[in-house]
Amino acid sequence: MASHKIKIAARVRPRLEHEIDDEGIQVTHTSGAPSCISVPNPRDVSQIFNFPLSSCYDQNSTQEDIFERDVRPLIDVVYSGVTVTIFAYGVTSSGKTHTMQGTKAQPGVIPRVVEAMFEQKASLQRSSVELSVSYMEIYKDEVYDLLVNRETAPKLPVRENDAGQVFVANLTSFPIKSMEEFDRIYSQASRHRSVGATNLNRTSSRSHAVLTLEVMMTDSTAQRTLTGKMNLVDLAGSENNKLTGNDSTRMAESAAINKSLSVLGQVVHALNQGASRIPYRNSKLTRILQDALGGSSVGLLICNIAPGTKFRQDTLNTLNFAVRTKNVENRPVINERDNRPQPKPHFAAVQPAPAKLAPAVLHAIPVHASGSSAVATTTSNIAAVAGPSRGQRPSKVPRPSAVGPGLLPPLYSRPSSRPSSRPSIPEKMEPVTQLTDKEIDERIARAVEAEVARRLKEREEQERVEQARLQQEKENLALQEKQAVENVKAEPKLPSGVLSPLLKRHRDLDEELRARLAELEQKYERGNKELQLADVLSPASRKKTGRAYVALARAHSEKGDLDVALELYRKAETYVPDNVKLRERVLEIEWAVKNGKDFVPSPKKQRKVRGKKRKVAVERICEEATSLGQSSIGQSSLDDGEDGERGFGDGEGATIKVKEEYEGQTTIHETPAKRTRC
Ligand SMILES: Nc1ncnc2c1ncn2[C@@H]1O[C@H](COP(=O)(O)OP(=O)(O)OP(=O)(O)O)[C@@H](O)[C@H]1O
Repeated sequence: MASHKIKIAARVRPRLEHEIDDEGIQVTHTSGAPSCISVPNPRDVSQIFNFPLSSCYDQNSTQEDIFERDVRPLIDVVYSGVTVTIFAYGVTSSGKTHTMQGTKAQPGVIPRVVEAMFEQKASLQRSSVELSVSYMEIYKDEVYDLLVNRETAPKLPVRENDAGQVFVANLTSFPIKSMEEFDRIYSQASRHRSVGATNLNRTSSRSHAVLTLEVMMTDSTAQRTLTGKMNLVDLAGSENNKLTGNDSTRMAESAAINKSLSVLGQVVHALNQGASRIPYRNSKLTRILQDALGGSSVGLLICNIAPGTKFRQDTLNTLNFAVRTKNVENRPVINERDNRPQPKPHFAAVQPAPAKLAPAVLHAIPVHASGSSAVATTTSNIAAVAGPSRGQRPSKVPRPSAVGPGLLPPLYSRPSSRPSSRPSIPEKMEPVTQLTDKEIDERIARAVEAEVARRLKEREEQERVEQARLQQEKENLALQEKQAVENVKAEPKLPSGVLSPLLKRHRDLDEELRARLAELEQKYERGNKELQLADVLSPASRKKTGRAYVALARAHSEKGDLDVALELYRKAETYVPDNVKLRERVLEIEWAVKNGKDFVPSPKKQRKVRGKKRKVAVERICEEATSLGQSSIGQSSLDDGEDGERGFGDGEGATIKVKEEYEGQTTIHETPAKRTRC
């Protein structure tokens, strides 16, 4: 499919009264070359920027010049069923409204287009042609209908139909039969447009205005309808608030205007970059102009330029935008509808249907647009709304909903992204067009019968399985009950009085066990305390404490007080848990206590006491001894010479002083601390 680049025209308006113009902006026409507009750099006037554009109009150009050269050729394009969008772009006060709307004396593009369309209509013999008009403005990023009372006009939503076409919902469209009728409607609607006075323009447009002329051509012989549209867009001008002297209201308007124009620039930039995402949705303006920018319409951009020196930078901005826009490619489509009666599609025989069935068949017909651009051919059924049509898009900008060009089969429509509620058909089924109504009805009857039979069988099978399951459950329950009864019967009965002694013994055991547990708990608690204490002592202190306990235990065992001795040995064990000899001693005494035997400790070996004496944990051990309730004991000597390997101590000839209290008497035991013998 042929692509169409947006055509760019630039028009310099005449100097206004009190405007300083250095005549720096020049338009040159050279035969055989594109016309060119030259603008001096505002920071260095010796530097000139040249912008070659296909159409450049100087200050002396007329409304007629522009219309005849660039606009009239597009009337044919509209009448071929294509959407055309012409938009005027430029800084505020650059002459956009003058170019598009003009005055009574100098009518602009809009009235001239309407006139030309009526002329074209009159020239068409075979077709019935209907013209209609709609008019809206985008004010502060909201859409308003200009054909209704502006005071009560609601904000209109911008929507997208199933075919991916953007449109303004609930926008009024008036049929127009004559130029006079249009003038009446248009002049009234123009009064509704938001206009305000700024320092730069007494009648500055505060909104973007979009006037759409739709022409619907029905050829009854060929049984087809072509729908062409002409969107005429008068953009609000970008504003420099320093120059406009805007108040707060104007500032808010200005911000909305500048933002939407900025998005327009971003859209153009993204299109030129071939970006995967084009930010159309970032403003209502670009959303509505989506079809004109990288879409399926033919476009003409008229860049209006103000000659005043104060606008020089804006002029450069406008022309830079023009240069970028001229690279944007559209793929225009013809909007045609086939009115021939179509075989009624049957739900059981059609391919998965689109969300909305087209009321007519769509065909691809080659069309040659007049003017500079050849219009490619494709088909689309376009909703009769003010929004631009959308069809095949430029390959540079991939979009998921693009419709394939030209070669569409009959009954083709854009596949819906929504899941179809219609039943799918078997592949082997013949196309509906080859079946008579009777055949289709027979097929349906057969299919329904088969389906009913299948469902009945399925239900019967389900019921059978359910009944079998219930029966099985019932049987299982009965079996369980029977077994329970038999178990009760089988239990042996004891003669009376047999259980009494057993129960008594059980109670005795219980008490014994409880006492034993209490004792164990006590021991555990004590042991725990000892362990905690042993944990915080240094290894040397642990040994010394252990040795002191051993000495004390030995003294008690010699006295025959084995219980206390055992307790003290056990304490000693918590400080020196790895001492094997100590462990043996504990076991020996435990055995003696348990069996009521005497314990004879091994004879102690006397050692030389040398070096200074050490005092180890005496106070604490005394407390222990007191708490154990032992009697006063005399000096206890400890034998460390029996087995150096198995004994413990630090090898020095230290002594341990142990103070004990019993029945008011205090006794101090002094024992050698080195290699304490257990
Ligand atoms: N080609 C022209 N010949 C004579 N006067 C012109 C021409 N173009 C613009 N003017 C005058 O310049 C002034 C500003 O023009 P216009 O209102 O069309 O600018 P604009 O770009 O639409 O401004 P805004 O963006 O603020 O609406 C108007 O008084 C208009 O009549």
